[in-house]
Amino acid sequence: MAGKTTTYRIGYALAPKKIQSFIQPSLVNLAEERGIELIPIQPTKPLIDQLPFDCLIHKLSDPEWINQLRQFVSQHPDIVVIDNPDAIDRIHNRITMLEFFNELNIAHEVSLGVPKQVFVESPESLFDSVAVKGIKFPVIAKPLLANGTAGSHQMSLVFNEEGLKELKVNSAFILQEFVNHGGVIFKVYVAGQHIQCVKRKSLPDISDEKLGSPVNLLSFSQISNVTAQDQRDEGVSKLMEIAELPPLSFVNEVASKMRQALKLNLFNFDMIRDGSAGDQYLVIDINYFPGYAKMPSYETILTDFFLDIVQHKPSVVSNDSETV
Ligand SMILES: Nc1ncnc2c1ncn2[C@@H]1O[C@H](COP(=O)(O)OP(=O)(O)OP(=O)(O)O)[C@@H](O)[C@H]1O
Ligand SMILES: O=P(O)(O)O[C@H]1[C@H](O)[C@@H](O)[C@H](OP(=O)(O)O)[C@@H](OP(=O)(O)O)[C@H]1O
Ligand SMILES: [Mg+2]
Ligand SMILES: [Mg+2]
Repeated sequence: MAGKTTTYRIGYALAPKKIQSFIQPSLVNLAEERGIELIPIQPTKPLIDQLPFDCLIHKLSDPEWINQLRQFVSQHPDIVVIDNPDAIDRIHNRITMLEFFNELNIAHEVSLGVPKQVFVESPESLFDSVAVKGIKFPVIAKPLLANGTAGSHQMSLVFNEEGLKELKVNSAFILQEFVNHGGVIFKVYVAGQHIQCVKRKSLPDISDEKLGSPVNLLSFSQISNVTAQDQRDEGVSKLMEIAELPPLSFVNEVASKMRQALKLNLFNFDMIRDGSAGDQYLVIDINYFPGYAKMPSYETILTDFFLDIVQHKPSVVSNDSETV
């Protein structure tokens, strides 16, 4: 195309499925028009042989790759790596991902918290943990590790103690109190200073009647990751329609404070509105490098973010885990 000047190179190290969903022609073309070339990185080859690039974005879990990346980060502070592997590790654990919430200091009149949760090291220690911490049913059993495997999304909604006995788990997990929230979650996508909040299908509210039913436990996985087809279900679309998005100023404040606290640029978080507590929102999950292509105008938002990085905008959280 005449007049086109590609100046910056951004390397990406992603799994094939992620490349397919994220590196779409619409993103590649828009980025190129605005002076950015997106370059695939071969994770099995030395990174230094794949230079030059101005920035590297990544989401791969292979330990050898992570080692190589860690070394690269310490040896090439001039090249921006989005994001630091240590900061990403923190949100691969459902306890550490929510630990910093008390320090967030949200100034807004709308309040923010996290549901009560307990760590359970093994099924044998289960009953002690519940008794000691006094958690209330219903609860959701979530794998401790949120590392992108199918198993890490495998959850169980537990209605009572009998349900706990039926729980089939083979590694550490958490029990998190289930909070009625009108069947809709708010997914807030963050790409540096760019923030977008969307509504998604969630688990329906649980009435006292249902709590008294003979069902003790229900298993589920990736309930909010539904297709447009699923969202057309009449009951679901009604709930989605009536749910009001949280105030924009609140969403922006929470997202930018989380970004600073987590020292991450590319993530999303799931937030619910407590149905029994007025304007009380709870963060239930944080995901690294989520499915941005599901977000409206993802090409523009991600290209704006890439430009922020390569033009060294102060809004980007950098390699050394400090905001530059
Ligand atoms: N404490 C809670 N109270 C009510 N509903 C919840 C709670 N925690 C989770 N949920 C519901 O369960 C779903 C899955 O939980 P969570 O987001 O923790 O799992 P995940 O597998 O990490 O999700 P993702 O696909 O976003 O990574 C949420 O989207 C929401 O619908
Ligand atoms: O594959 P892992 O590392 O588990 O990460 C997933 C996240 O947990 C999900 O939150 C992403 O979906 P959303 O973008 O709808 O949150 C989901 O998006 P995707 O399925 O479109 O890639 C994944 O990023
Ligand atoms: Mg989630
Ligand atoms: Mg998650």
